[in-house]
Amino acid sequence: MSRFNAGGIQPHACSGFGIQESGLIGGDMGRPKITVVGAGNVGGTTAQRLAEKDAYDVVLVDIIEGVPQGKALDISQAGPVCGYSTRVVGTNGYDETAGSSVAVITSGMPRKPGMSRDELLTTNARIVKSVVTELVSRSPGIILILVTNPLDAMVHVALQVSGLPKSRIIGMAGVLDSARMRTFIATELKVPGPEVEAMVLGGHGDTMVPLPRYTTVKGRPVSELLPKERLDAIVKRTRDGGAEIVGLLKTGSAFYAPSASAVDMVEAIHRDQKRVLPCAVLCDGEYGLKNVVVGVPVKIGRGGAEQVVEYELTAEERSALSASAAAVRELCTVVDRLMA
Ligand SMILES: NC(=O)c1ccc[n+]([C@@H]2O[C@H](COP(=O)([O-])OP(=O)(O)OC[C@H]3O[C@@H](n4cnc5c(N)ncnc54)[C@H](O)[C@@H]3O)[C@@H](O)[C@H]2O)c1
Ligand SMILES: O=C(O)C[C@H](O)C(=O)O
Repeated sequence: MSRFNAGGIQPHACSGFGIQESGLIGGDMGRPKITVVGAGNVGGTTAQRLAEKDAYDVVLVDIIEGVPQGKALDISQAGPVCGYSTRVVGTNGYDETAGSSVAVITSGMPRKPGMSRDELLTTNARIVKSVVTELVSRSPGIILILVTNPLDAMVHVALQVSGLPKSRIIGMAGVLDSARMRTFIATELKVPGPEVEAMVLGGHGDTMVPLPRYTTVKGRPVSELLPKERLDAIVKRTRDGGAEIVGLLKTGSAFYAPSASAVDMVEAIHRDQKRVLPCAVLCDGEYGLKNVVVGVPVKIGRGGAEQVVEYELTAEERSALSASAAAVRELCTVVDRLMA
């Protein structure tokens, strides 16, 4: 399991995040109810991984008739073999989602080879807007984990339409991007992936900001273990990590690591782990960024995004993060016009 505890590096400041307890409401068996919207590659796999935890009730929603129902039944029927008794419900509506503590939103188009994530903006903004409205009307205490791309702009849409506090709207991207960087380093150094800590900040796009300075193997800075040109190549491969998989798959995009990352965030919330994970949240002055959604280190617990944790950044790192935030801001201006 990933543990972004900064490998012994102390954050120099934390800012409060206006936590409001979500209540973490129980489902029918007294287990927390987690809704997954979108029963495609990421959503279906997320529902499966959640079911395997044997700790939640899972509701899987999609607009295609039969698909969420069929996948829910299939996942349920794996239970006796795998040793879980999770109740999994598939539906084309939202009534079953009432009382959800967390929803993972994966509904929307994936990109095709040659496309950027930003090209999904118009279609996916409409989908996310309607999904968030349906969810929040039935589960006012909900915490939303956004997965749909373009990720940071979709978090912005959810903030605009939901009326929820910013602590309860969190984008999944940094855990995935960091997991990719960890994997590349582990492969290069022939060490187990879980022994590598990494931190990737910024928007989930071409401007993302992998931070080699905060990347360690069993506490040792990776810069002591790899020559600069190898590290530069890994940083580039991390930035292009999503496109690499889109190019290989030909149809659709990554879903095993994305679903694992989303479930890691659900677990951090439900187990009140207070782990520091890179997540896309609305910044309010942290890192000098005001009123923009971008990937930053966030303490995740029962209250959702409980605190943005400020690591010391060099001038170069800070300027890369600002540039990434500026790119997100530009996209959000477009989406605001679309939704006006
Ligand atoms: N944030 C990340 O790091 C990350 C990682 C992987 C994928 N993604 C994004 O997640 C999204 C889903 O990817 P996927 O591979 O699962 O795609 P997919 O095509 O396999 O599944 C998407 C599902 O959404 C459903 N859907 C569409 N409109 C809906 C609506 N209004 N209500 C409910 N369901 C609806 C579709 O019917 C489909 O089943 C894409 O936008 C992709 O780019 C993001
Ligand atoms: O690359 C994509 O389009 C999907 C996702 O954002 C990813 O990084 O795998």
